[in-house]
Amino acid sequence: MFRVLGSSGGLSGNPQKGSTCIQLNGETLIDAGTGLSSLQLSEMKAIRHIFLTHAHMDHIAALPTFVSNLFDQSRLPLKVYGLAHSLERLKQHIFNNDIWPDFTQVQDNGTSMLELVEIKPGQVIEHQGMTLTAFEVPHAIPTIGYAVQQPKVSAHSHFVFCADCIVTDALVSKLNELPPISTLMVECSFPDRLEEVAIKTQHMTPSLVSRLLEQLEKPPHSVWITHLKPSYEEELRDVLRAEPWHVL
Ligand SMILES: Nc1ncnc2c1ncn2[C@@H]1O[C@@H]2COP(=O)(O)O[C@H]2[C@H]1O
Repeated sequence: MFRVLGSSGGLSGNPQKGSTCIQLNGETLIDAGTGLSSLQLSEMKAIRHIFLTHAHMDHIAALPTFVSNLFDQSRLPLKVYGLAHSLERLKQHIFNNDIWPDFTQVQDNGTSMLELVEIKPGQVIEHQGMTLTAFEVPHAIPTIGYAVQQPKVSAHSHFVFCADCIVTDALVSKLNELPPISTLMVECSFPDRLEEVAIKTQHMTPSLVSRLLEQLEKPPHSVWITHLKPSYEEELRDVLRAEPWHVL
């Protein structure tokens, strides 16, 4: 149903392990971290839609060079969807004709290479046979997760990606409002001994992930752990081995 192209919470030192990028179908990604570079060039050229969770660098790092890869294609613009905060930051700090060309500008051929499309928390988007529900998650900057249902693939497929987040009552309530989850992808950036840093930076530790899962009324069929910070990856994997979770 989906393909994880990148799951690291940073620069992992392993070319096979880029930062956050999830492929939903041949044309659609969630986030554009360095994991995007694991696609073949022909696969990249097929991508037309990217749904962003937030504007932190490990989730957008590959976007500028990826857009310029599409330069020789005068087809429809690449659509990048995200919160107003994320899109404004992209325009202001990246696609500003300084750090990188403003590919949202209409070119001589009357098309632009990049279209920024605002989505709001709670918005439900029907997209190529999938239903994506954007939901607010607590993080250091405005961030959304996505609940993705693909009834054509399976009536029971319900993939929920919580993005970068920390456990709060609001997040638990949001997840409990959703239909039963087949795969829950949740981050775990720091070990328990660094809970203070995790709270400060609004990220999860193994204990905080457990706290979240304990409060879910309908346990997900499977739990996938993502976004391990490279400096703590080995330590985290040792601890997470004891849990019935799939660690990316
Ligand atoms: N006070 C801090 N102490 C340690 N690391 C930090 C601090 N603030 C930000 N960071 C790091 O900066 C990163 C920015 O992206 P992330 O939120 O994924 O994860 C964050 C942390 O890894």
